[in-house]
Amino acid sequence: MVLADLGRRINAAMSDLTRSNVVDEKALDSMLKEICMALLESDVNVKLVSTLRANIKKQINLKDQAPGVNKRRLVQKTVFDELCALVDCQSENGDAPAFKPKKGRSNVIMFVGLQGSGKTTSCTKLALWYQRRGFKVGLVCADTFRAGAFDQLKQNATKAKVPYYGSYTETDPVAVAAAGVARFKSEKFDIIIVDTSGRHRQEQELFAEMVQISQAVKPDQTIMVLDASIGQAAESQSKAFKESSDFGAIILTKMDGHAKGGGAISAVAATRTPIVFIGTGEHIHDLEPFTPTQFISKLLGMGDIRGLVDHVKHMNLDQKETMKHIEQGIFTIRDLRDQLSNIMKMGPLSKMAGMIPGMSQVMGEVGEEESSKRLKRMMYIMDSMTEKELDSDGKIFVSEPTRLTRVAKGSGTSVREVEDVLSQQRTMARMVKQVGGKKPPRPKMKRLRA
Ligand SMILES: Nc1nc2c(ncn2[C@@H]2O[C@H](COP(=O)(O)OP(=O)(O)OP(=O)(O)O)[C@@H](O)[C@H]2O)c(=O)[nH]1
Repeated sequence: MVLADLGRRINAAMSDLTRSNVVDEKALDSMLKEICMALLESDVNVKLVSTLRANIKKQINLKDQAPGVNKRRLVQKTVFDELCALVDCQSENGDAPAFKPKKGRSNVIMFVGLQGSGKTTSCTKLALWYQRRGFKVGLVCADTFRAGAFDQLKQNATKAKVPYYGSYTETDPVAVAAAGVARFKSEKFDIIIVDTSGRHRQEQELFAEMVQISQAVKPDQTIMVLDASIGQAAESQSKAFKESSDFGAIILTKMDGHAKGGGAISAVAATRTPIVFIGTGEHIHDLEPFTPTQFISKLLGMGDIRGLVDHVKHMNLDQKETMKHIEQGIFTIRDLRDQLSNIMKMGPLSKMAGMIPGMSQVMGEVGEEESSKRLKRMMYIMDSMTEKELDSDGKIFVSEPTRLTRVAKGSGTSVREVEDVLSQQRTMARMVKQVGGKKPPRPKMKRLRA
């Protein structure tokens, strides 16, 4: 069962209890049975589920409650707290403060994880996350084993506008890592993220390499990247890495879509290492800080207002140019592109909705995938236009219709779709002309005769 369904089922079980006439042991047991089944179907470890059940039962003694106590609320709160405890992977050294990079000194973050776990993608996501918060961030590619690894990091970094370092000729990953970190340190970067290899001829060689890189770059934080879709296997994988690279934090990727998630979360809990972020999609912005209470609130459709505010605050939505244009009554194709890209930057609608209390249930019914696909194709179309076309009002396509075919071909779409984008821009331009552009009429003054 995927996480969104898990949330819905737990919610339904709690609502059933809230609706029932009496809150007695029988109603409580039936709710617990349903919650436990849902957790097991999401791959949560059997032992953890039975502990959760026992803890809830122990805390809720319905018979001995004073008459004024709201039993329904008591049950809801206990279930909520126990679910939070389930995903709360406190660090082994208990009260150790969470890693917080400091500006004005170079903080090195080293990534480890098996191939395909989403390491390179997560490195870039994290770099962007910190960059948005005002840090000067650099990325180092220390994967010299996989041909194409540097190109992938380069491509991701360029997209995110993050400086990067790597080498096409140096084959020693330790040397590249050390050189990259030294370079960024000399340029006074605040955060230096080192991406490492995820595969080797022999697994032991990979772990030995992690030890050497770690000794060379002396990371302030080591993060292990784990693919959530591997379920319970996450435990053995993280234990193996723990021995070699002693990571202090985990990023769980692919928590979107069809990953059951519960398996990985409970397996990771066994390593007593906190999950710091979760990857929720392939998009560069699909990274969310992991906080047990916020995660459970969102899972249960209770929203995550703090997350939403933080998300919007750091979006860096670039509206200035378009606003200037609108004031002048102009709306070019570039304006349309910037607006669409702002919407896409905010993340999928369902993700945003998940942060608004009660909205995820409503959004669950509509076809998110289709609308986001359409939005992406519109962006491809505009990305295939020349600067001149982007800054035009679209008439250029009427006077030179061959441009339509060129753009359609370049974007892998059809002429019809290009025309649809132009029509969208025309509609917006008409609206803008109506609301903007018109300077407020000057008050007419009667000329007074002297
Ligand atoms: N759906 C989803 N896909 C993800 C996420 N994170 C990464 N991916 C995808 O997973 C695939 C592998 O990601 P990479 O970043 O190349 O993995 P890697 O661990 O660096 O792999 P190597 O370079 O081979 O070591 C890519 O197709 C990514 O787009 C995520 O949070 N959600």
